[in-house]
Amino acid sequence: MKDDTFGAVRPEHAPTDHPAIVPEKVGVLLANLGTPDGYDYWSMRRYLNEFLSDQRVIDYPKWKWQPILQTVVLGKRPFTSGAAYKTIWNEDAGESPLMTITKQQAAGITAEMKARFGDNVVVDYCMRYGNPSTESRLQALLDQGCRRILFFPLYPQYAGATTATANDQFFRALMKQKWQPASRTVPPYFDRPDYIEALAGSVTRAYAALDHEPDVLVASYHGLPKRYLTEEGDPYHCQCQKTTRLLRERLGWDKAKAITTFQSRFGPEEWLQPYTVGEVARLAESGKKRIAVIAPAFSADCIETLEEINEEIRESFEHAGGESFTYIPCLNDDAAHIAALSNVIAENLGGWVG
Ligand SMILES: C=CC1=C(C)c2cc3[nH]c(cc4nc(cc5[nH]c(cc1n2)c(C)c5CCC(=O)O)C(CCC(=O)O)=C4C)c(C)c3C=C
Ligand SMILES: [Fe+2]
Ligand SMILES: [Fe+2]
Repeated sequence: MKDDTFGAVRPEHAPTDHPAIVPEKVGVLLANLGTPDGYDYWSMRRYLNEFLSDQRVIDYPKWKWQPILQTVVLGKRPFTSGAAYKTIWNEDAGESPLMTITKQQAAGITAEMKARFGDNVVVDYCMRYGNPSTESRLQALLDQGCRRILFFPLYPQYAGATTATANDQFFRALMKQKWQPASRTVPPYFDRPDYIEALAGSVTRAYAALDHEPDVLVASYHGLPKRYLTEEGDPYHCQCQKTTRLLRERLGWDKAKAITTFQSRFGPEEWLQPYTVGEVARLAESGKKRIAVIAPAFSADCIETLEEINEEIRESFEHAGGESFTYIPCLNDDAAHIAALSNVIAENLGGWVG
């Protein structure tokens, strides 16, 4: 008998050139977008290059886009984005908030899976771009004997630029395996009552801490080129609208009290409208002087929420005469969020666990 770290066993009579047998487990691989290893020029450039070379994200033909990306975009953006990351960096841990929060979520979900299913389910996390790579964490799960793997892109609303490209990367990693595990991917969860309930809880808590209730809740989602919706059938826009509607209905509010907007426009094309940055200024000019902003498309706080919403978009509102701007943090490792994500996982493990 031979034992290794994960309990791999080769019985005495088994041929030594056969694969060792590890007790079978089920793996859950959480996936988020990815983040740079540092905010210096080269870390930023490596990360942005991988991200912005993905044709699921920017779908221009390579011959047209790559020369622009490698010169104009990557000549400048690593500096400007690096400066923005510096303002939010978790210096103690030496990593970005997205990484810190993803680790906390993985720890919370691990504890929840252990409580529900014992030691049979192994939870890990990976990133679509940068580290830890999807391929390396898939390999780690396989090494621990996971012969069934549930891949979970942590995006409530489906978009080709997020969910699909995360899945693509998982499938590419599977393509390299001789002995593939049985695999499933998790569908979007934008309309699940437990996710909506977790969002509603975070709004209620934030409002309870204020002296005056905000006039409007702005639900700001990451944007996409409008063409992805109107010409290519991406369902993201509709799923975002539905999340806001369900949240508003759960809170018992009328239509004017919660609106949907889109942020983070990139490049010259038209993106999904209305743009958050302009909409908050319009709200202030029309007398809505107190607003709160929530970002339901982000499962974890990141550069787009902590810097773009809480700094740039706040500034646009205040510059237009707004008086009170409340940023409501993402669900992160909030207990209701961990419970909702664990429910999603448990449902998608149906038939794989007792
Ligand atoms: C250029 C096109 C981009 C598309 C399309 C896009 C879609 C998209 N992105 C997220 C979630 C995140 N994006 C994040 C950062 C980020 N996004 C883009 C560009 C596009 N995103 C860039 C260039 C960057 C890097 C920062 C910058 O230079 O501005 C992040 C944060 C990562 C972090 O480290 O904090 C997230 C999360 C969604 C949900 C989405 C479409 C639905
Ligand atoms: Fe993005
Ligand atoms: Fe729509």
